[in-house]
Amino acid sequence: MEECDRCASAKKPPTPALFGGCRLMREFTVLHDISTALSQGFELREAILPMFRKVTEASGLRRGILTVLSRESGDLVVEELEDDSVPAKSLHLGQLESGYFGAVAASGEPAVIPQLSATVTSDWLPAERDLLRAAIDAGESLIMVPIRHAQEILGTLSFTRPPAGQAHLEADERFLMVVAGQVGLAVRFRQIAKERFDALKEENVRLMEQIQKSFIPEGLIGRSSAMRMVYFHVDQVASSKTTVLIRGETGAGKERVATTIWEASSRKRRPYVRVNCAALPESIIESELFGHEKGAFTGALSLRKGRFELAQGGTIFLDEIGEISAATQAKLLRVLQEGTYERVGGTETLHVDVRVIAATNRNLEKMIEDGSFRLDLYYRINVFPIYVPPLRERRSDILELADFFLEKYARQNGKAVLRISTPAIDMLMAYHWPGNVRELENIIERAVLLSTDGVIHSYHLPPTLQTGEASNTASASTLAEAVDALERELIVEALKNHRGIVAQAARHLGLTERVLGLRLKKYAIDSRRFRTAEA
Ligand SMILES: Nc1ncnc2c1ncn2[C@@H]1O[C@H](COP(=O)(O)OP(=O)(O)OP(=O)(O)O)[C@@H](O)[C@H]1O
Repeated sequence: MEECDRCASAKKPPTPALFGGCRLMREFTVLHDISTALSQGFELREAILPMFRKVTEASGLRRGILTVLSRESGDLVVEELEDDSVPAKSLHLGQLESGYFGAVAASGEPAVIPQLSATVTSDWLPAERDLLRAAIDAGESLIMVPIRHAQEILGTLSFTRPPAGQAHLEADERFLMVVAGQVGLAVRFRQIAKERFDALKEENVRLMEQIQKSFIPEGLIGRSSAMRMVYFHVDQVASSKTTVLIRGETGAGKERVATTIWEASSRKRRPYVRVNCAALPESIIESELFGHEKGAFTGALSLRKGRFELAQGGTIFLDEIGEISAATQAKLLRVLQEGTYERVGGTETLHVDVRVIAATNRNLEKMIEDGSFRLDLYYRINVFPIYVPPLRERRSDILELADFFLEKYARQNGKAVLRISTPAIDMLMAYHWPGNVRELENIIERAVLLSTDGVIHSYHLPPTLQTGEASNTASASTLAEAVDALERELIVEALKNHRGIVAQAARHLGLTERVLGLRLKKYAIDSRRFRTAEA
Protein backbone atom coordinates (compact mmCIF):
# COMPACT_ATOMS: atom_id res chain seq x y z
CA MET A 1 0.00 0.00 0.00
CA GLU A 2 1.20 3.52 -0.81
CA GLU A 3 2.19 6.05 1.79
CA CYS A 4 -0.27 8.82 2.46
CA ASP A 5 0.86 12.46 2.15
CA ARG A 6 1.06 12.81 5.90
CA CYS A 7 3.47 9.89 6.30
CA ALA A 8 5.60 11.10 3.40
CA SER A 9 5.80 14.73 4.58
CA ALA A 10 6.68 13.68 8.11
CA LYS A 11 9.97 12.38 6.62
CA LYS A 12 9.79 9.31 8.74
CA PRO A 13 8.79 5.79 7.92
CA PRO A 14 5.04 5.19 8.02
CA THR A 15 3.65 3.97 11.31
CA PRO A 16 4.29 0.24 11.65
CA ALA A 17 2.73 -1.72 8.85
CA LEU A 18 0.31 -3.66 11.00
CA PHE A 19 -2.53 -2.98 8.61
CA GLY A 20 -0.32 -3.59 5.59
CA GLY A 21 0.98 -0.43 3.93
CA CYS A 22 0.14 2.93 5.51
CA ARG A 23 -1.53 2.35 8.84
CA LEU A 24 -3.13 5.79 9.00
CA MET A 25 -4.93 5.29 5.73
CA ARG A 26 -6.07 1.83 6.67
CA GLU A 27 -7.20 2.98 10.09
CA PHE A 28 -9.26 5.68 8.51
CA THR A 29 -11.10 3.15 6.34
CA VAL A 30 -11.56 0.75 9.25
CA LEU A 31 -12.90 3.53 11.48
CA HIS A 32 -15.44 4.37 8.83
CA ASP A 33 -16.52 0.69 8.69
CA ILE A 34 -16.67 0.56 12.47
CA SER A 35 -18.89 3.62 12.74
CA THR A 36 -21.22 2.03 10.17
CA ALA A 37 -21.28 -1.21 12.18
CA LEU A 38 -22.01 0.66 15.41
CA SER A 39 -25.00 2.41 13.93
CA GLN A 40 -26.75 -0.90 13.19
CA GLY A 41 -29.51 -2.47 15.28
CA PHE A 42 -31.41 -1.50 18.41
CA GLU A 43 -29.66 -4.00 20.70
CA LEU A 44 -26.07 -3.25 21.69
CA ARG A 45 -25.06 -6.74 20.65
CA GLU A 46 -26.14 -6.09 17.06
CA ALA A 47 -23.64 -3.24 16.90
CA ILE A 48 -20.77 -4.51 19.03
CA LEU A 49 -20.22 -7.94 17.51
CA PRO A 50 -19.76 -6.55 13.96
CA MET A 51 -17.45 -3.88 15.45
CA PHE A 52 -15.30 -6.60 17.08
CA ARG A 53 -15.15 -8.38 13.73
CA LYS A 54 -14.07 -5.25 11.86
CA VAL A 55 -11.31 -4.51 14.38
CA THR A 56 -9.92 -8.02 14.49
CA GLU A 57 -10.05 -8.52 10.72
CA ALA A 58 -8.27 -5.25 10.04
CA SER A 59 -5.71 -5.17 12.82
CA GLY A 60 -4.83 -8.69 13.89
CA LEU A 61 -6.04 -7.87 17.42
CA ARG A 62 -8.08 -10.59 19.11
CA ARG A 63 -10.71 -11.38 21.74
CA GLY A 64 -12.67 -8.11 21.89
CA ILE A 65 -14.25 -7.49 25.30
CA LEU A 66 -16.75 -4.75 26.12
CA THR A 67 -17.58 -4.03 29.74
CA VAL A 68 -20.29 -1.56 30.68
CA LEU A 69 -21.09 0.04 34.02
CA SER A 70 -24.64 -0.87 34.97
CA ARG A 71 -26.66 2.31 35.53
CA GLU A 72 -28.78 0.50 38.10
CA SER A 73 -26.28 -1.40 40.24
CA GLY A 74 -23.06 0.48 39.46
CA ASP A 75 -21.37 -2.88 38.72
CA LEU A 76 -19.03 -3.35 35.83
CA VAL A 77 -20.55 -6.06 33.66
CA VAL A 78 -19.11 -7.91 30.68
CA GLU A 79 -21.63 -6.87 28.07
CA GLU A 80 -20.17 -8.55 24.99
CA LEU A 81 -17.11 -10.58 24.15
CA GLU A 82 -15.81 -12.22 21.08
CA ASP A 83 -14.54 -15.38 22.69
CA ASP A 84 -17.76 -17.37 22.93
CA SER A 85 -16.15 -20.10 25.00
CA VAL A 86 -16.61 -17.80 28.02
CA PRO A 87 -20.16 -17.38 29.34
CA ALA A 88 -20.07 -13.57 29.26
CA LYS A 89 -23.45 -12.83 30.72
CA SER A 90 -22.57 -14.45 34.02
CA LEU A 91 -19.51 -12.25 34.45
CA HIS A 92 -20.03 -9.43 36.87
CA LEU A 93 -16.78 -7.67 37.57
CA GLY A 94 -18.14 -5.97 40.67
CA GLN A 95 -17.96 -2.36 41.74
CA LEU A 96 -15.54 0.10 40.17
CA GLU A 97 -11.94 -0.23 41.27
CA SER A 98 -12.36 -3.86 42.24
CA GLY A 99 -10.13 -5.84 39.92
CA TYR A 100 -8.14 -4.78 36.91
CA PHE A 101 -10.98 -3.80 34.54
CA GLY A 102 -12.59 -1.76 37.31
CA ALA A 103 -9.31 0.06 37.97
CA VAL A 104 -9.03 1.12 34.31
CA ALA A 105 -12.66 2.26 34.27
CA ALA A 106 -12.21 4.18 37.53
CA SER A 107 -9.00 5.89 36.44
CA GLY A 108 -10.25 6.68 32.94
CA GLU A 109 -6.74 5.90 31.65
CA PRO A 110 -5.85 3.25 29.05
CA ALA A 111 -3.66 0.33 30.10
CA VAL A 112 -1.38 -1.98 28.15
CA ILE A 113 -0.03 -5.24 29.53
CA PRO A 114 2.62 -6.59 27.18
CA GLN A 115 2.72 -10.10 28.67
CA LEU A 116 -0.47 -11.22 30.36
CA SER A 117 1.02 -14.45 31.68
CA ALA A 118 3.75 -12.57 33.50
CA THR A 119 1.53 -9.83 34.89
CA VAL A 120 -1.67 -11.36 36.21
CA THR A 121 -1.48 -11.02 39.96
CA SER A 122 -3.69 -11.74 42.88
CA ASP A 123 -5.22 -8.25 42.37
CA TRP A 124 -7.10 -9.69 39.43
CA LEU A 125 -10.54 -11.01 40.11
CA PRO A 126 -11.09 -14.72 39.45
CA ALA A 127 -13.73 -13.67 36.91
CA GLU A 128 -11.14 -11.58 35.08
CA ARG A 129 -8.73 -14.45 34.98
CA ASP A 130 -11.45 -16.73 33.61
CA LEU A 131 -12.27 -14.13 31.03
CA LEU A 132 -8.69 -13.98 29.78
CA ARG A 133 -7.67 -17.58 30.46
CA ALA A 134 -7.00 -18.43 26.80
CA ALA A 135 -5.06 -15.18 26.24
CA ILE A 136 -2.95 -15.75 29.39
CA ASP A 137 -2.12 -19.29 28.27
CA ALA A 138 -1.20 -18.07 24.78
CA GLY A 139 1.15 -15.39 26.20
CA GLU A 140 -0.83 -12.57 24.59
CA SER A 141 -0.79 -8.85 25.44
CA LEU A 142 -3.82 -6.89 26.60
CA ILE A 143 -4.77 -3.39 25.49
CA MET A 144 -7.61 -1.86 27.46
CA VAL A 145 -9.12 1.60 26.99
CA PRO A 146 -11.91 3.35 28.91
CA ILE A 147 -15.19 4.14 27.17
CA ARG A 148 -16.60 7.57 27.80
CA HIS A 149 -19.52 9.65 26.78
CA ALA A 150 -18.88 13.32 27.45
CA GLN A 151 -17.01 13.14 30.77
CA GLU A 152 -18.80 10.09 32.08
CA ILE A 153 -17.02 6.72 32.10
CA LEU A 154 -19.30 4.06 30.66
CA GLY A 155 -17.02 1.00 30.74
CA THR A 156 -13.99 -0.45 28.99
CA LEU A 157 -13.05 -1.81 25.59
CA SER A 158 -10.17 -4.28 25.32
CA PHE A 159 -8.48 -6.57 22.85
CA THR A 160 -5.52 -8.90 23.08
CA ARG A 161 -2.59 -9.08 20.70
CA PRO A 162 -0.72 -12.32 19.96
CA PRO A 163 2.98 -12.32 20.96
CA ALA A 164 4.30 -11.76 17.42
CA GLY A 165 2.76 -8.31 17.19
CA GLN A 166 3.80 -6.89 20.55
CA ALA A 167 5.96 -4.17 19.00
CA HIS A 168 2.86 -2.25 17.97
CA LEU A 169 1.03 -1.99 21.26
CA GLU A 170 1.33 1.77 21.39
CA ALA A 171 -0.30 2.14 17.96
CA ASP A 172 -2.99 -0.33 19.07
CA GLU A 173 -3.73 1.77 22.14
CA ARG A 174 -4.05 4.96 20.08
CA PHE A 175 -6.30 3.21 17.56
CA LEU A 176 -8.54 1.70 20.24
CA MET A 177 -8.91 5.08 21.95
CA VAL A 178 -10.49 6.39 18.74
CA VAL A 179 -12.71 3.31 18.42
CA ALA A 180 -13.72 3.69 22.09
CA GLY A 181 -15.00 7.21 21.33
CA GLN A 182 -17.42 5.78 18.79
CA VAL A 183 -18.35 2.86 21.04
CA GLY A 184 -19.13 5.34 23.84
CA LEU A 185 -21.68 7.03 21.64
CA ALA A 186 -23.21 3.72 20.60
CA VAL A 187 -23.47 2.50 24.20
CA ARG A 188 -24.95 5.74 25.50
CA PHE A 189 -27.45 6.02 22.66
CA ARG A 190 -28.71 2.49 23.30
CA GLN A 191 -28.82 2.98 27.07
CA ILE A 192 -31.01 6.03 26.64
CA ALA A 193 -33.16 4.33 23.99
CA LYS A 194 -33.59 1.27 26.22
CA GLU A 195 -34.49 3.33 29.27
CA ARG A 196 -37.09 5.24 27.28
CA PHE A 197 -38.40 2.05 25.74
CA ASP A 198 -38.69 0.40 29.18
CA ALA A 199 -40.44 3.47 30.56
CA LEU A 200 -42.91 3.40 27.66
CA LYS A 201 -43.46 -0.32 28.15
CA GLU A 202 -44.22 0.24 31.82
CA GLU A 203 -46.54 3.09 30.95
CA ASN A 204 -48.22 0.87 28.40
CA VAL A 205 -48.78 -1.91 30.95
CA ARG A 206 -50.18 0.64 33.42
CA LEU A 207 -52.51 2.09 30.80
CA MET A 208 -53.66 -1.35 29.66
CA GLU A 209 -54.48 -2.23 33.28
CA GLN A 210 -56.38 1.02 33.62
CA ILE A 211 -58.20 0.30 30.37
CA GLN A 212 -59.17 -3.18 31.54
CA LYS A 213 -60.62 -1.68 34.70
CA SER A 214 -62.14 1.31 32.97
CA PHE A 215 -65.84 1.86 32.74
CA ILE A 216 -68.03 0.50 29.97
CA PRO A 217 -70.40 3.28 28.98
CA GLU A 218 -74.08 2.56 28.85
CA GLY A 219 -75.41 1.89 25.38
CA LEU A 220 -72.07 0.89 23.92
CA ILE A 221 -71.76 -2.84 23.45
CA GLY A 222 -68.48 -4.76 23.14
CA ARG A 223 -65.72 -5.74 25.53
CA SER A 224 -62.91 -6.31 23.04
CA SER A 225 -59.64 -4.61 23.92
CA ALA A 226 -60.08 -2.38 20.85
CA MET A 227 -63.40 -1.10 22.21
CA ARG A 228 -62.00 -0.78 25.72
CA MET A 229 -59.48 1.63 24.28
CA VAL A 230 -62.40 3.64 22.87
CA TYR A 231 -64.15 3.65 26.28
CA PHE A 232 -60.92 4.73 27.93
CA HIS A 233 -60.68 7.69 25.60
CA VAL A 234 -64.36 8.54 26.06
CA ASP A 235 -63.84 8.48 29.81
CA GLN A 236 -60.80 10.73 29.56
CA VAL A 237 -62.32 13.37 27.31
CA ALA A 238 -66.02 13.42 28.22
CA SER A 239 -65.89 15.83 31.14
CA SER A 240 -63.77 18.47 29.35
CA LYS A 241 -64.81 20.91 26.64
CA THR A 242 -62.14 19.56 24.30
CA THR A 243 -62.99 19.16 20.62
CA VAL A 244 -63.13 15.49 19.67
CA LEU A 245 -62.64 13.95 16.25
CA ILE A 246 -64.09 10.46 15.90
CA ARG A 247 -62.74 8.41 13.03
CA GLY A 248 -63.66 5.02 11.66
CA GLU A 249 -65.39 3.23 8.83
CA THR A 250 -69.02 3.77 8.01
CA GLY A 251 -71.36 2.07 10.45
CA ALA A 252 -68.59 1.38 12.98
CA GLY A 253 -70.37 3.35 15.69
CA LYS A 254 -68.92 6.89 15.49
CA GLU A 255 -72.22 8.62 16.15
CA ARG A 256 -72.93 6.22 19.02
CA VAL A 257 -69.58 7.16 20.55
CA ALA A 258 -70.30 10.88 20.06
CA THR A 259 -73.64 10.53 21.84
CA THR A 260 -71.95 8.65 24.66
CA ILE A 261 -69.43 11.47 25.11
CA TRP A 262 -72.24 13.98 25.35
CA GLU A 263 -74.15 11.77 27.79
CA ALA A 264 -71.09 11.40 30.00
CA SER A 265 -70.25 15.11 29.90
CA SER A 266 -71.26 17.93 32.20
CA ARG A 267 -73.24 19.34 29.23
CA LYS A 268 -75.60 16.38 29.36
CA ARG A 269 -78.53 18.58 30.38
CA ARG A 270 -77.73 21.14 27.70
CA PRO A 271 -78.66 20.86 24.01
CA TYR A 272 -77.13 18.19 21.80
CA VAL A 273 -77.46 19.12 18.14
CA ARG A 274 -76.53 16.68 15.39
CA VAL A 275 -75.68 17.80 11.90
CA ASN A 276 -75.01 15.38 9.09
CA CYS A 277 -72.85 17.54 6.84
CA ALA A 278 -73.14 15.04 3.95
CA ALA A 279 -76.94 15.19 3.97
CA LEU A 280 -77.12 18.98 3.55
CA PRO A 281 -76.81 20.43 0.05
CA GLU A 282 -73.91 22.82 -0.32
CA SER A 283 -76.25 25.73 -0.98
CA ILE A 284 -77.92 25.54 2.42
CA ILE A 285 -75.27 24.15 4.73
CA GLU A 286 -74.01 27.58 5.79
CA SER A 287 -77.45 28.85 6.66
CA GLU A 288 -78.18 25.54 8.44
CA LEU A 289 -75.08 25.82 10.57
CA PHE A 290 -75.03 29.55 11.19
CA GLY A 291 -78.62 30.65 10.50
CA HIS A 292 -79.71 33.48 8.24
CA GLU A 293 -81.26 36.90 8.51
CA LYS A 294 -84.63 37.72 7.07
CA GLY A 295 -84.23 38.47 3.35
CA ALA A 296 -80.66 37.14 3.22
CA PHE A 297 -81.57 35.28 0.03
CA THR A 298 -84.67 34.46 -1.98
CA GLY A 299 -86.91 32.39 0.25
CA ALA A 300 -85.40 33.68 3.52
CA LEU A 301 -88.74 34.97 4.70
CA SER A 302 -87.80 35.24 8.33
CA LEU A 303 -84.77 35.13 10.61
CA ARG A 304 -83.68 31.57 11.22
CA LYS A 305 -81.36 30.37 13.96
CA GLY A 306 -78.54 28.08 12.87
CA ARG A 307 -77.51 24.82 14.53
CA PHE A 308 -74.65 26.50 16.36
CA GLU A 309 -77.08 28.94 17.92
CA LEU A 310 -79.42 26.11 18.86
CA ALA A 311 -76.53 24.26 20.47
CA GLN A 312 -75.53 27.31 22.58
CA GLY A 313 -74.15 26.11 25.93
CA GLY A 314 -74.27 22.49 24.78
CA THR A 315 -72.69 20.20 22.23
CA ILE A 316 -72.78 20.05 18.45
CA PHE A 317 -72.02 16.83 16.57
CA LEU A 318 -70.74 17.47 13.05
CA ASP A 319 -71.01 14.12 11.31
CA GLU A 320 -69.18 13.58 8.00
CA ILE A 321 -67.13 16.70 8.50
CA GLY A 322 -64.97 15.73 5.53
CA GLU A 323 -67.88 16.65 3.24
CA ILE A 324 -68.09 20.40 3.88
CA SER A 325 -67.14 22.95 1.26
CA ALA A 326 -64.15 25.29 1.38
CA ALA A 327 -66.33 28.31 2.25
CA THR A 328 -67.98 26.52 5.16
CA GLN A 329 -64.58 25.21 6.30
CA ALA A 330 -63.38 28.81 6.59
CA LYS A 331 -66.41 29.87 8.63
CA LEU A 332 -66.15 26.80 10.84
CA LEU A 333 -62.49 27.52 11.46
CA ARG A 334 -63.40 30.97 12.76
CA VAL A 335 -66.03 29.52 15.10
CA LEU A 336 -63.52 27.05 16.47
CA GLN A 337 -60.78 29.64 16.80
CA GLU A 338 -62.64 32.67 18.04
CA GLY A 339 -66.05 31.37 19.01
CA THR A 340 -67.70 33.97 16.75
CA TYR A 341 -69.66 34.06 13.48
CA GLU A 342 -72.38 36.02 11.66
CA ARG A 343 -75.65 34.69 10.34
CA VAL A 344 -75.86 34.49 6.55
CA GLY A 345 -76.79 37.97 5.36
CA GLY A 346 -76.19 39.43 8.82
CA THR A 347 -73.66 41.84 10.30
CA GLU A 348 -74.14 41.14 13.97
CA THR A 349 -71.29 39.03 15.40
CA LEU A 350 -72.61 36.19 17.52
CA HIS A 351 -70.60 34.47 20.23
CA VAL A 352 -70.93 30.77 20.83
CA ASP A 353 -70.05 28.46 23.67
CA VAL A 354 -70.41 25.05 22.07
CA ARG A 355 -68.44 21.86 22.47
CA VAL A 356 -67.68 20.39 19.05
CA ILE A 357 -67.56 16.68 18.33
CA ALA A 358 -66.82 15.85 14.71
CA ALA A 359 -66.72 12.52 12.88
CA THR A 360 -65.55 11.30 9.54
CA ASN A 361 -64.81 8.13 7.63
CA ARG A 362 -62.74 10.09 5.10
CA ASN A 363 -58.96 10.19 4.97
CA LEU A 364 -58.55 13.82 6.01
CA GLU A 365 -54.76 13.70 5.66
CA LYS A 366 -55.14 12.72 2.03
CA MET A 367 -57.76 15.43 1.53
CA ILE A 368 -55.29 17.96 2.92
CA GLU A 369 -52.74 16.76 0.37
CA ASP A 370 -55.35 17.12 -2.39
CA GLY A 371 -56.19 20.60 -1.15
CA SER A 372 -59.82 19.73 -0.39
CA PHE A 373 -59.52 20.04 3.40
CA ARG A 374 -57.87 22.93 5.25
CA LEU A 375 -54.84 22.07 7.34
CA ASP A 376 -55.63 24.75 9.94
CA LEU A 377 -59.15 23.38 10.38
CA TYR A 378 -57.73 19.89 10.67
CA TYR A 379 -55.52 21.02 13.57
CA ARG A 380 -58.50 22.65 15.24
CA ILE A 381 -60.71 19.55 15.10
CA ASN A 382 -58.05 16.89 15.57
CA VAL A 383 -57.40 17.87 19.18
CA PHE A 384 -58.52 14.56 20.68
CA PRO A 385 -58.92 11.86 18.03
CA ILE A 386 -60.78 8.65 18.85
CA TYR A 387 -60.61 5.74 16.43
CA VAL A 388 -63.53 3.34 16.35
CA PRO A 389 -62.20 0.07 14.92
CA PRO A 390 -64.12 -1.80 12.22
CA LEU A 391 -66.10 -4.84 13.35
CA ARG A 392 -63.83 -7.32 11.53
CA GLU A 393 -60.99 -6.18 13.83
CA ARG A 394 -62.99 -7.00 16.97
CA ARG A 395 -64.73 -10.24 16.17
CA SER A 396 -65.12 -11.03 19.85
CA ASP A 397 -67.78 -8.26 19.95
CA ILE A 398 -69.94 -9.77 17.20
CA LEU A 399 -71.97 -12.13 19.38
CA GLU A 400 -72.53 -9.64 22.14
CA LEU A 401 -73.75 -7.08 19.61
CA ALA A 402 -75.90 -9.68 17.84
CA ASP A 403 -77.55 -10.66 21.14
CA PHE A 404 -78.08 -7.01 22.00
CA PHE A 405 -79.84 -6.35 18.68
CA LEU A 406 -81.76 -9.63 18.93
CA GLU A 407 -83.23 -8.55 22.23
CA LYS A 408 -83.86 -5.01 21.01
CA TYR A 409 -85.77 -6.03 17.88
CA ALA A 410 -87.56 -8.94 19.50
CA ARG A 411 -88.86 -6.50 22.11
CA GLN A 412 -89.73 -3.88 19.50
CA ASN A 413 -91.64 -6.39 17.39
CA GLY A 414 -93.24 -8.25 20.28
CA LYS A 415 -91.56 -11.50 19.27
CA ALA A 416 -90.10 -14.12 21.51
CA VAL A 417 -86.89 -14.74 19.63
CA LEU A 418 -84.57 -16.31 22.11
CA ARG A 419 -81.39 -17.42 20.45
CA ILE A 420 -79.22 -17.67 17.36
CA SER A 421 -78.50 -21.16 16.01
CA THR A 422 -74.93 -22.44 15.92
CA PRO A 423 -74.63 -22.41 12.10
CA ALA A 424 -76.00 -18.86 12.04
CA ILE A 425 -73.43 -17.85 14.68
CA ASP A 426 -70.69 -19.41 12.54
CA MET A 427 -71.85 -17.35 9.59
CA LEU A 428 -71.92 -14.15 11.61
CA MET A 429 -68.41 -14.86 12.86
CA ALA A 430 -67.02 -15.73 9.43
CA TYR A 431 -68.36 -12.66 7.62
CA HIS A 432 -66.12 -9.64 7.00
CA TRP A 433 -68.70 -6.94 7.84
CA PRO A 434 -67.95 -4.16 5.35
CA GLY A 435 -70.95 -2.24 6.74
CA ASN A 436 -69.79 -2.82 10.32
CA VAL A 437 -72.21 -2.65 13.28
CA ARG A 438 -74.95 -1.01 11.22
CA GLU A 439 -74.93 -3.97 8.82
CA LEU A 440 -75.05 -6.43 11.73
CA GLU A 441 -77.94 -4.51 13.29
CA ASN A 442 -79.92 -4.51 10.02
CA ILE A 443 -79.29 -8.22 9.47
CA ILE A 444 -80.46 -9.16 12.96
CA GLU A 445 -83.53 -6.94 12.67
CA ARG A 446 -84.50 -8.69 9.44
CA ALA A 447 -83.78 -12.14 10.88
CA VAL A 448 -85.97 -11.42 13.93
CA LEU A 449 -88.85 -10.57 11.60
CA LEU A 450 -88.31 -13.75 9.57
CA SER A 451 -87.96 -16.11 12.51
CA THR A 452 -91.05 -18.13 13.38
CA ASP A 453 -89.73 -20.53 16.01
CA GLY A 454 -87.83 -18.31 18.44
CA VAL A 455 -84.52 -19.11 16.78
CA ILE A 456 -82.50 -17.29 14.15
CA HIS A 457 -81.35 -19.91 11.67
CA SER A 458 -78.71 -19.54 9.01
CA TYR A 459 -81.41 -19.32 6.35
CA HIS A 460 -82.73 -16.19 8.04
CA LEU A 461 -79.47 -14.47 7.19
CA PRO A 462 -79.05 -12.78 3.81
CA PRO A 463 -77.20 -14.48 0.94
CA THR A 464 -74.17 -12.20 1.39
CA LEU A 465 -73.37 -14.13 4.54
CA GLN A 466 -73.67 -17.54 2.94
CA THR A 467 -69.96 -18.17 2.78
CA GLY A 468 -70.19 -21.90 2.36
CA GLU A 469 -67.96 -22.96 5.18
CA ALA A 470 -69.88 -20.97 7.77
CA SER A 471 -73.26 -22.22 6.67
CA ASN A 472 -71.98 -25.76 6.55
CA THR A 473 -72.46 -25.79 2.81
CA ALA A 474 -68.82 -25.50 1.80
CA SER A 475 -69.00 -28.55 -0.38
CA ALA A 476 -72.50 -27.74 -1.60
CA SER A 477 -71.63 -27.27 -5.21
CA THR A 478 -75.04 -28.44 -6.41
CA LEU A 479 -78.57 -27.44 -5.46
CA ALA A 480 -79.23 -30.93 -4.09
CA GLU A 481 -76.22 -30.67 -1.79
CA ALA A 482 -77.27 -27.22 -0.58
CA VAL A 483 -80.79 -28.51 0.14
CA ASP A 484 -79.34 -31.48 2.02
CA ALA A 485 -77.19 -29.15 4.13
CA LEU A 486 -80.21 -27.03 4.99
CA GLU A 487 -82.36 -30.07 5.76
CA ARG A 488 -79.68 -31.42 8.04
CA GLU A 489 -79.48 -28.13 9.91
CA LEU A 490 -83.26 -27.96 10.40
CA ILE A 491 -83.31 -31.50 11.76
CA VAL A 492 -80.45 -30.78 14.17
CA GLU A 493 -82.21 -27.64 15.38
CA ALA A 494 -85.48 -29.53 15.90
CA LEU A 495 -83.69 -32.24 17.87
CA LYS A 496 -81.99 -29.62 20.01
CA ASN A 497 -85.29 -27.92 20.71
CA HIS A 498 -86.94 -31.19 21.69
CA ARG A 499 -84.10 -32.62 23.75
CA GLY A 500 -83.43 -35.37 21.23
CA ILE A 501 -87.02 -36.74 21.37
CA VAL A 502 -87.51 -37.93 17.80
CA ALA A 503 -91.33 -38.05 17.93
CA GLN A 504 -91.57 -34.42 19.02
CA ALA A 505 -88.92 -33.24 16.55
CA ALA A 506 -90.77 -35.07 13.73
CA ARG A 507 -94.04 -33.42 14.68
CA HIS A 508 -92.34 -30.04 14.74
CA LEU A 509 -90.88 -30.64 11.29
CA GLY A 510 -94.15 -31.93 9.88
CA LEU A 511 -92.70 -35.39 9.21
CA THR A 512 -93.64 -38.83 10.40
CA GLU A 513 -91.36 -40.46 12.90
CA ARG A 514 -90.41 -43.05 10.31
CA VAL A 515 -89.41 -40.45 7.69
CA LEU A 516 -87.38 -38.54 10.24
CA GLY A 517 -85.69 -41.81 11.25
CA LEU A 518 -84.66 -42.34 7.62
CA ARG A 519 -83.28 -38.81 7.43
CA LEU A 520 -81.32 -39.31 10.65
CA LYS A 521 -79.77 -42.37 9.09
CA LYS A 522 -79.03 -40.53 5.88
CA TYR A 523 -77.24 -37.71 7.68
CA ALA A 524 -75.67 -39.95 10.33
CA ILE A 525 -77.29 -37.92 13.11
CA ASP A 526 -77.49 -39.60 16.49
CA SER A 527 -80.58 -38.20 18.24
CA ARG A 528 -79.26 -39.35 21.64
CA ARG A 529 -76.60 -36.65 21.37
CA PHE A 530 -79.30 -34.08 21.98
CA ARG A 531 -80.85 -35.63 25.04
CA THR A 532 -78.91 -33.36 27.37
CA ALA A 533 -78.61 -30.48 24.95
CA GLU A 534 -80.22 -27.19 25.75
CA ALA A 535 -83.81 -27.00 24.53
N1 LIG B 1 -70.82 -0.40 20.22
C1 LIG B 1 -72.10 -0.30 19.86
N2 LIG B 1 -73.04 -0.71 20.72
C2 LIG B 1 -74.34 -0.63 20.37
N3 LIG B 1 -74.79 -0.17 19.19
C3 LIG B 1 -73.89 0.25 18.31
C4 LIG B 1 -72.49 0.21 18.60
N4 LIG B 1 -71.83 0.68 17.54
C5 LIG B 1 -72.76 1.01 16.63
N5 LIG B 1 -73.98 0.74 17.09
C6 LIG B 1 -75.24 0.95 16.35
O1 LIG B 1 -74.93 0.71 14.96
C7 LIG B 1 -75.57 1.66 14.13
C8 LIG B 1 -74.53 2.43 13.33
O2 LIG B 1 -73.73 3.16 14.22
P1 LIG B 1 -73.37 4.72 13.98
O3 LIG B 1 -74.47 5.43 13.27
O4 LIG B 1 -72.90 5.26 15.26
O5 LIG B 1 -72.16 4.51 12.96
P2 LIG B 1 -71.29 5.61 12.23
O6 LIG B 1 -69.89 5.15 12.35
O7 LIG B 1 -71.61 6.95 12.79
O8 LIG B 1 -71.77 5.48 10.74
P3 LIG B 1 -71.64 6.55 9.54
O9 LIG B 1 -70.18 6.70 9.25
O10 LIG B 1 -72.35 5.88 8.41
O11 LIG B 1 -72.28 7.80 10.01
C9 LIG B 1 -76.37 2.57 15.05
O12 LIG B 1 -77.70 2.12 15.12
C10 LIG B 1 -75.72 2.39 16.40
O13 LIG B 1 -76.60 2.60 17.46
